[in-house]
Amino acid sequence: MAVEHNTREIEEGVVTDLRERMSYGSYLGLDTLLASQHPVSDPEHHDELLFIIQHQTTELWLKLVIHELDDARTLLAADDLGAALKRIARVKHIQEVLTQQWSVLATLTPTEYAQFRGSLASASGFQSAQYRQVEFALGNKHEQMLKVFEASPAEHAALEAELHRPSLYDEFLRHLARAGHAVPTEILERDVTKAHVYNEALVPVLQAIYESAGEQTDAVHWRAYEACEELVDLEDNFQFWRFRHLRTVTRTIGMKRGTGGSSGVGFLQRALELTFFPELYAVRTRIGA
Ligand code: HEM
Ligand SMILES: N[C@@H](CC(=O)c1ccccc1NC=O)C(=O)O
Repeated sequence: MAVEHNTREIEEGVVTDLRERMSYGSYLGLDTLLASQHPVSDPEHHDELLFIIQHQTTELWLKLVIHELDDARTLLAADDLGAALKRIARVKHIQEVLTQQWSVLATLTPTEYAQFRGSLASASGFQSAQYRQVEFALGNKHEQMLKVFEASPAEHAALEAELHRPSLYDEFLRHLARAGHAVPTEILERDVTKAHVYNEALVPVLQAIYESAGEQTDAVHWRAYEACEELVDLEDNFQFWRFRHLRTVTRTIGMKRGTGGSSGVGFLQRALELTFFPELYAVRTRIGA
């Protein structure tokens, strides 16, 4: 039958009456999800749907990143490093998808984008609360960023709570201290509402973890070493995303100012100078030196 008609027969057991049962669409809330694309260009520009979906898929993945980073921090606070690393591994894969995804938006030419850019008015990715929450969770705290969210109380409250919460790095370093590593007290007691600033005294602590890793089979050290490398992957991946954003912006709007009011490319370029885990990079200069 299948070969003859090149059609697969639907098996008898397949559920087709879903009036009283949970279905794919109802479980996933697809009525809301798929009704949430509202192009504003008039007449509607063909490519605006791409622009909207690119952003919405990013926001969905960011929601999961936040969920995983929240739990990773809770697990670190409970000294369950192995489980925290599982969460971080998932975040790394999401970051890879998000970075790859830029190639879809890169099919939008500057001419096409210019045809509906005006309709976006002052809306900008700079106003993404979830993106800012991820930046905060990784330690790039910046209280003034909250101002952008004053018109949106729920987003503002979520970011304010995040501002006061220890970052992933804070929780990791606290965990290391509890595991017997000599993390400087000023780091453990730092004001977590501020961005983490490079601390020279932390480097030898990390160096000990890195240099002992090849020599001993102490499980705590191996896990700590693995965790350090996972954090470096996380930061690298974050920078790759920022870089792809910068390159996409450059090829799409050149040196135009951003709709959010910034200088555009120059402003995004300066984000590439930021670092979440500076000591994890500094330690590399010392190893074997
Ligand atoms: C053609 C596509 C895009 C262009 C031309 C563009 C342009 C810009 C510009 C110029 C800025 C600086 C702020 C401003 O003045 O507006 C910015 C910031 C930002 N954009 Fe985009 N963007 C694009 C796509 C995206 C996408 C798909 C996302 C994913 C959610 C995104 C997320 C962000 C974020 C999170 C910021 C803030 C970055 C930071 O604070 O360092 N952008 N974008
Ligand atoms: N800032 C962009 C506009 C933009 O990309 C955008 C507009 C509305 C919602 C999200 C956006 N994405 C990233 O900034 C621009 O200046 O063209």
